[in-house]
Amino acid sequence: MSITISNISKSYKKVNALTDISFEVKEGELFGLIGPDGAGKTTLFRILTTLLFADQGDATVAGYDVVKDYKQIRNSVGYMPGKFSLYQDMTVKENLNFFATIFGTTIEENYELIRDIYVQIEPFKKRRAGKLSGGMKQKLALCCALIHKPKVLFLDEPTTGVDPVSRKEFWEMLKRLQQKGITILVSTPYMDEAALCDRIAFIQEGKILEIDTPQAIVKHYPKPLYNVKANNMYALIQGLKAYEHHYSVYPFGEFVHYTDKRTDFDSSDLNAFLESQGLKDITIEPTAPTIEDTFMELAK
Ligand SMILES: Nc1ncnc2c1ncn2[C@@H]1O[C@H](COP(=O)(O)OP(=O)(O)OP(=O)(O)O)[C@@H](O)[C@H]1O
Repeated sequence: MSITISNISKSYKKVNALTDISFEVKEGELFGLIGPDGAGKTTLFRILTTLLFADQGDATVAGYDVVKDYKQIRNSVGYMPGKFSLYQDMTVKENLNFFATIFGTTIEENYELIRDIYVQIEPFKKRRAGKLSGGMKQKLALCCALIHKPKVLFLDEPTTGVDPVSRKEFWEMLKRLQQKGITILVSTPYMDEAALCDRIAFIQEGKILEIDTPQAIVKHYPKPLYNVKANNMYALIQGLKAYEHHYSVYPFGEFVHYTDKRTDFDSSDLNAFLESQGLKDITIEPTAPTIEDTFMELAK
């Protein structure tokens, strides 16, 4: 195992940031920690990277204990914190050199590992980090986290605030790093990114709701799910919520996702009810649940 987490709890005065968290990440796995703001993701990252002590429980990273072996862990892991962590007044090249130096290495020594990513920011190597775009900052931060050839990479919300094209590129880079044998624990609030991980853990209010592969997680969705559409989205949501048999109702792109309390759901009855509410152009079609639907259901 690359990461083991056993019964970890942590509170900040009255806030229980993590409650009895346990899971393991296998060597070479791309593991996603998925949850909303305040779920406890950053707290867990800080414990695993030895920057914070847990109140209870044990954890190991790359075979080292996060309390006793903190020095070995700091040499074996790369950490890209959620907030931009680089020196804004230093250039791209200076930042990278700086991180290489503190780990007693050089850019040249580990160039192979960062080459794919570095070539994309190299044209801006004389630019100060503070003047880079969000996507470029993120690539530089990733290079800095990789410069000492870590065995395990911790990425805390690496794509928050990054445009969709750069997000896609970033995940392609993660897949390539994984192929080089690096274990990756990545957190994200974006459900579409969850589907790209080998396994995911849903986390909410400091508790793990479920851990599995993205494919298995969607199979656990408990009810038939429907895409409902009509001429007025707001009135449609109100109408569905007024229907006595509704179980869940929430907007999902151009549709409303709907589940019914009954096992013998009859779409013509719902259609007639919505028409009686003044809605027009109504369509009700079965649809496959996504990771987001499963999270919404578990988070209820
Ligand atoms: N230093 C602190 N003092 C008090 N409460 C804190 C502190 N750090 C975090 N918390 C609280 O602990 C809980 C978990 O926070 P954490 O930052 O770990 O969550 P997160 O999932 O990373 O969310 P975010 O993306 O918003 O950072 C939240 O309720 C947060 O307000």
